[in-house]
Amino acid sequence: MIEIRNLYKRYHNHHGSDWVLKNINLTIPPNVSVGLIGANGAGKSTLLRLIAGMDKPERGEVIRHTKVSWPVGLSGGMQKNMTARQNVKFVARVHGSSSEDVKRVIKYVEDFAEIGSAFDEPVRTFSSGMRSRISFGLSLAFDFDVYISDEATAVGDKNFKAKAKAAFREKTGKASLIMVSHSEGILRELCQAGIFINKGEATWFDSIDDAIEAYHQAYGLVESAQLKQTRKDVLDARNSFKKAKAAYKEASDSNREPDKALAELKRDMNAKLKVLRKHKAALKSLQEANDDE
Ligand SMILES: Nc1ncnc2c1ncn2[C@@H]1O[C@H](COP(=O)(O)OP(=O)(O)OP(=O)(O)O)[C@@H](O)[C@H]1O
Repeated sequence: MIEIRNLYKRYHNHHGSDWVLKNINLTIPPNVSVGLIGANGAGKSTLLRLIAGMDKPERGEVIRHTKVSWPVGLSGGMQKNMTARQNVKFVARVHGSSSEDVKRVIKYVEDFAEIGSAFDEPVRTFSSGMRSRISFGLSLAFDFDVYISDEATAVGDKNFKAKAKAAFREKTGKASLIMVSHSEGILRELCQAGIFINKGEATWFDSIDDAIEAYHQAYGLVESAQLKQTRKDVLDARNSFKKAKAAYKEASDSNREPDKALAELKRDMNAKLKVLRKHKAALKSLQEANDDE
């Protein structure tokens, strides 16, 4: 659990010194992944940095009852004249890992980054994408309860983006995420809850969909009719599939139905699953197209 109490933040070089965040009070429950939503300059990255402990508030406090990561993919601390392997080893040692664990971390990052022999070249020779691969892998190599991510899934090429998303998905159940992303598709995919930041205030929503909806309403953003319909199709198809699955499970558990009836129920369940997958794929491609705009 993370508690945010009476939190105020402003930057002193800020014109007029308005509060970026004022009197924020939130409790982020354990094992719930949360997306931060709001317009440009609303204060999403600021709140994320305060949660990660990388910045100090003017007033108030963030109480972490849990192990919180540094922002995933942050590459600022890398020594450019050292190789990726040396950098990773250094961070693992500073982190107090045993020599066995240092080896495990190096292997994890080398496998994750997939940059081949460049892993033993100085970091100064790396492209920004290669650097992101190393720092992203390095953050994930350690077991945190909560991973902090500020647009970490937005860097890199298509292949890396897919890898980054998959890595976050793989942590589901073991850890949670607090993330900023301008991709609503990614937020809906990876988060359950949302925090909408607007005019210095932060509002908690148990459902990420409701947080996105609040943002859209506040800014008069209208979702396309096609996207709305496809989202509804997915919901309907999911309900139909759940019902068909329950019917099949009940029939097969009770042993009362003849084989033929059972086979029919199974066919029905599989057909509904197929429809659900079709609608989900359509939604994913519409969301990706939307995020690219
Ligand atoms: N280091 C800083 N010094 C001065 N002002 C800052 C600093 N960092 C952020 N700000 C200001 O604080 C406000 C919030 O910035 P922040 O980066 O948290 O917004 P954001 O919601 O993450 O925006 P975006 O969606 O554009 O990334 C902005 O007005 C920004 O100019």
